Amino acid sequence: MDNARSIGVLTSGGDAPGMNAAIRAVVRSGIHWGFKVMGIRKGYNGLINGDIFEMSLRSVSDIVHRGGTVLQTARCLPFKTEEGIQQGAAMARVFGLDSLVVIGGDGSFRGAKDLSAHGIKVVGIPGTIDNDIGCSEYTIGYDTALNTVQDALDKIRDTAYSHERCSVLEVMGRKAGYIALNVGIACGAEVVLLPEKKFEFDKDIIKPIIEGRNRGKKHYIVIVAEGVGGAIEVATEIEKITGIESRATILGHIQRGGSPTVRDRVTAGMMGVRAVELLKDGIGNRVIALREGKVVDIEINEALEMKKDIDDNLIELSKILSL
Ligand SMILES: Nc1ncnc2c1ncn2[C@@H]1O[C@H](COP(=O)(O)OP(=O)(O)O)[C@@H](O)[C@H]1O
Ligand SMILES: O=P(O)(O)OC[C@H]1O[C@](O)(COP(=O)(O)O)[C@@H](O)[C@@H]1O
Ligand SMILES: [Mg+2]
Repeated sequence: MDNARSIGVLTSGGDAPGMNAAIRAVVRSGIHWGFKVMGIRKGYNGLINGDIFEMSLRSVSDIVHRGGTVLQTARCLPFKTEEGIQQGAAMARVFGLDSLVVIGGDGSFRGAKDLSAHGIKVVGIPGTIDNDIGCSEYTIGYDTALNTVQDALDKIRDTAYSHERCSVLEVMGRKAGYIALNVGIACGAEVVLLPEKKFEFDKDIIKPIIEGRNRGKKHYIVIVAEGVGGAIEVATEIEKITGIESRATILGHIQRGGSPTVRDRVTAGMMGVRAVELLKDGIGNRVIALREGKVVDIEINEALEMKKDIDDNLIELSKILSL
């Protein structure tokens, strides 16, 4: 085994269900392999401030089923500067941390990469509800968020049906439309607006609604991804043009909370253990990813360069299924 004996673990960026399961996996596998595991509170803020404490096997009891992150999280602006990175690296040395597991999104991995230039072995674990990490087919939290949105939209459908309305739902995802598209398919949305695809209001929103009405539909669901935005304006415009009573809902932070699904817990477990195994073998500066359904690891610079596209076949499928 390499002489890296202390692992730091932190969560950064938006919280995501399953982050706790990932923390638990890092702590338990780390201790299993003989490491001292140090928890860092509130993302890179805690690293800079030295808000760091030793974690035990029991400190991660009773968290596998909880949403949020027991380590708490933050968006740490100073960490985007070289000065902030140097402060973080200096504090890591104070606590004897030569390796760090960062559970977060693409932004968090950029911070980790900068830290690696100061001799700290970093490993990233993808944790964000947005599923927007280019190197990985899947990010921890995405499945739970999908199920939360599905549940909310099923409820909205009940009232849209009863009033014969058009319901417009805005869902999270930052610049990515994965949540919007997949929930659109799962819940039978007539229209899904994605930031990845240009659309025309008349052709891509009004026409499918009117054609649907002519085929006998009595209520309609339109999903607007956060990266498109403007759900309230979209609803107002639909009502004005079609005369169909329309209501907008912006789902908000309910999408980030809740008990993680089986998929998120199991993925978090596998990724957390893989991260520690790498460090045990003296390997750092990697991002854990899911590719072709398997947990793999990728060099961090390469990982940050990778892009993934929204699946055009799924977009086509969503249109056919909502005929
Ligand atoms: N380019 C960057 N360089 C260094 N650190 C960064 C960079 N981008 C983001 N970070 C750090 O990671 C944190 C989380 O990033 P953010 O993009 O908000 O979330 P996520 O990691 O979930 O995508 C930021 O607040 C900052 O501390
Ligand atoms: O916590 P805030 O500032 O409301 O951030 C909202 C953003 O965070 C997310 O919920 C998660 O994004 P990250 O995982 O990149 O932090 C996005 O979907 C949304 O755009
Ligand atoms: Mg992100």
